[in-house]
Amino acid sequence: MGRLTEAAEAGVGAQAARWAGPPPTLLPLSPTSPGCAATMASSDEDGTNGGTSEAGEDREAPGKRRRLGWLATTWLTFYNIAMTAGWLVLAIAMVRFYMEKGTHRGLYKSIQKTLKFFQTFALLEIIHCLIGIVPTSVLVTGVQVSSRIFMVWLITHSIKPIQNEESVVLFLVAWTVTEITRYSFYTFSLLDHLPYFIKWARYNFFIILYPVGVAGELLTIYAALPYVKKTGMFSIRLPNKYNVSFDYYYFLLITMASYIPLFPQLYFHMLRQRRKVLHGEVIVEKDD
Ligand SMILES: CCCCCCCCCCCCC/C=C/C(=O)SCCNC(=O)CCNC(=O)[C@H](O)C(C)(C)COP(=O)(O)OP(=O)(O)OC[C@H]1O[C@@H](n2cnc3c(N)ncnc32)[C@H](O)[C@@H]1OP(=O)(O)O
Repeated sequence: MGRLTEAAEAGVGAQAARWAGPPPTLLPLSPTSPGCAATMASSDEDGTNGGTSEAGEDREAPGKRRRLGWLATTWLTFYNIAMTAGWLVLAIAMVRFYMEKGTHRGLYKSIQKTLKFFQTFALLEIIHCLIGIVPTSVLVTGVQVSSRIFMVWLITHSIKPIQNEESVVLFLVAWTVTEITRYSFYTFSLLDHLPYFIKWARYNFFIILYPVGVAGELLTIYAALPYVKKTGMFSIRLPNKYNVSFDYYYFLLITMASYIPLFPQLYFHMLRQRRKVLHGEVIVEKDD
């Protein structure tokens, strides 16, 4: 499997991503250094949101906001505020539950409606990328969001015996802290009042929270395996009139294995974003 790299489509359109090609070169350019704008033109976002010139002369320094139309800005501000609020409600509900009951048993059941609503709402993030109002790669966002949707609906919602596993708490906590930080980061960025500690948290917390979240997810899928095998849920057996078979148990094994190539790509993507935003480095993509 190739490497996930950010790629800028020539001049127009939403940012693309591809699974091949040579590793990007990291250049520690200062935002104001000569060549920075041109470098970003070949390495960074494509200007869909920025109205930047073709040659990229107007491209903004790393971490600076692009210019968006009022409709996109208004929508994204609303979306990010709603999502921050949703995940905050979830965090408060989890803390309250634990303080009142002193156990994690029953926690998932008590917060599941809110979780399902806001995590499913996050599918809009793929649309945001597709229509180009955010400069993130559709592929990176797609993997991130679909793995969450999968965990919420096809694992935790569907397999009740695993809802009280400690591993569920692990990924719930990791997701919740991440999302409160991430959506408040986007909100404050859009309002042009980004406190440094939120920016710092956005690009540092993931270093721990990503592995914690992934460990929680993998342990939860692992805990689901015996039940899935025993019940044959979501599986299609032969013979049937369509002559197709599907085994959810093996699908789960393949999904778990797919974390091995996919998770490092997401993690390194975030590390690159971190270097870009916190340290002003620019990723140069060579197309040859
Ligand atoms: C069917 C089954 C499928 C199964 C598949 C299995 C395989 C799965 C393997 C991997 C599994 C991962 C599981 C994940 C678990 C967890 O989440 S654990 C908790 C920790 N998680 C994280 O830390 C998540 C980190 N991920 C992200 O932040 C994103 O999801 C991302 C897409 C991976 C990266 O974000 P990205 O957008 O690239 O970086 P940013 O720097 O934040 O944004 C870039 C620019 O885009 C702007 N932007 C993005 N979104 C918005 C928005 N909503 N509103 C406004 N602006 C937005 C952002 O401001 C940046 O703009 P500039 O500043 O102008 O550059």
